[in-house]
Amino acid sequence: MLERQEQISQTIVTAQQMRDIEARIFAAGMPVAALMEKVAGLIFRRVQALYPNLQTQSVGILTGPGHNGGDALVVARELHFCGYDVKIYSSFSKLKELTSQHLQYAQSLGIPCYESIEQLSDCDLLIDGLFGFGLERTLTSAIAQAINQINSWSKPVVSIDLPSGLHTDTGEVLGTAIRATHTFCLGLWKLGLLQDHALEYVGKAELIDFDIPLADVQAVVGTNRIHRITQTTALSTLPLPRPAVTHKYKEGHLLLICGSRRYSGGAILTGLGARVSGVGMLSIAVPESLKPLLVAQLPEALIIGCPETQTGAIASLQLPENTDLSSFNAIAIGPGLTRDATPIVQQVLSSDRPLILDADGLNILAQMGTIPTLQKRQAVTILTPHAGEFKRLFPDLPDPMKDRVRAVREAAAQSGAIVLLKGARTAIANSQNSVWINPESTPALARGGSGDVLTGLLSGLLAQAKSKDISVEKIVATAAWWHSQAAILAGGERTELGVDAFTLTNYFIPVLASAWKELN
Ligand SMILES: NC(=O)C1=CN([C@@H]2O[C@H](COP(=O)(O)OP(=O)(O)OC[C@H]3O[C@@H](n4cnc5c(N)ncnc54)[C@H](O)[C@@H]3O)[C@@H](O)[C@H]2O)[C@H](O)CC1
Ligand SMILES: [K+]
Repeated sequence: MLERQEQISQTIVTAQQMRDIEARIFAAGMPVAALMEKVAGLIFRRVQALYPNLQTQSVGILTGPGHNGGDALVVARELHFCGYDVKIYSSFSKLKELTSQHLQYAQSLGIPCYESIEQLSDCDLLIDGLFGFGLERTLTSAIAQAINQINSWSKPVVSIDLPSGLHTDTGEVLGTAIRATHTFCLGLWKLGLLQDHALEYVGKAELIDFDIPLADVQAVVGTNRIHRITQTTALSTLPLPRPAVTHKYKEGHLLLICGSRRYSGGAILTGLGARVSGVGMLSIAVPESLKPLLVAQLPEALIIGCPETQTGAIASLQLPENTDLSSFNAIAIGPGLTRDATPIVQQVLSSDRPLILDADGLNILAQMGTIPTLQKRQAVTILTPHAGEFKRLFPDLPDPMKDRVRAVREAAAQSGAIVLLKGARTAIANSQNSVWINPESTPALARGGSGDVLTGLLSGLLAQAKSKDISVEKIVATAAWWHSQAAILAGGERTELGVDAFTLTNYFIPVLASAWKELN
């Protein structure tokens, strides 16, 4: 059983789930005011730690009508008692009772309170307590203008729970939103903070744990859990364990079907990704004309030269004698394939092999009709689309750009496949409504070939999963984590412009080795 902190850090909740968890805590007897004091006290101490020399500076407290505002007012009071120069902005007439009491007390202490945001323009730090997970609708023009004004000042802003203006679940900007320097997420990670389009508003996010009992989390979240992929998750899988006595075929046999005369590089990068996974045997089927290229790059792999179409795509799978698709523990198809290899995609889709489809494999599947085609398959199927491929695969589903988690969940439920929707915060779903989000990545990955490497890595791990009794979902989540962590390490050494796909493949083992050393 994971220790508490790890379970908390792996949990992601919606606004409704947070409300339900809070309701349980209050129903159990915790007074709301006491919780607010506890939470705001934790926020106050983090602000002091992050901004130690604030004594000489002034702090602007942005307060909203709800308990987010209440939290901020408690912080204001404590900063004031510590001698900080504090100013309050409050422009709402109807406040929740507790918030109103805190405002009244702050004013009784002589803390200046202003209705106009201009009065805080000389503050050195702003604390955003306008809205938290209670934000329900697009912001009115008055508050929206104030937020735009604040953003124009480009001052450090610490947002409580969420940057005000972000939708708690979708991360959507409801009119406008605070661009935070730091976001202190309260209690449990809110889903909206892990949606791609929220990232430019969230700044550096951290969780402020205020001892929510795990029983309350479990009671509300139960099996409908959204998992945040952590290093602990990944390192419980990597490096894949090996028995003392083993041989190369026991460590997985992977078949990659990729490449064309037009796109030969994709086949190499996919092969290099597979190499990193540690898979025991790697076979790569490419058009005959690419064979020398692949042999040069991957001497350890069995390169299968296949007959080509006029356009240089794979015309048919020429597997070695006594070999057929059932000889492989997993098959990946797609990178660099072009759409002229449709018959090959149809062939592997009708096999019983665990299958990963990427790139043109996805485009061909989309043309065949994703859902009816996949519903015929019993074996494990993993799709690794980016947003554009996702829209082609699932044209009738919600727009992945609006709510990625909802989109990927519905895609997995309707297709029966595991869907990995690539992005700044890659989201993974299986057909049993479980979701995993990779909370950390880097724009360094936004370049051709990164996806090919992921396909190779993922399929290489998948080929080993069964013999090591590791769940497919864990393999997929771990591959996403490893891929982004390697890119983060590479970007740290070479800047975000220095992580081409080939270079990326050199950082998987170092990042794993250092994480592993840190853990042991
Ligand atoms: N368990 C926790 O996470 C804790 C949460 N706390 C803090 O409380 C807020 C949630 O408080 P709540 O009062 O529910 O809502 P907000 O403070 O987020 O404010 C919403 C408030 O404003 C009204 N409102 C909604 N949309 C709009 C709008 N577009 N324009 C104007 N007003 C709007 C709505 O009616 C609400 O009253 C949470 O984020 C934490 O900061 C606890 O204090 C500690 C534990
Ligand atoms: K906020």
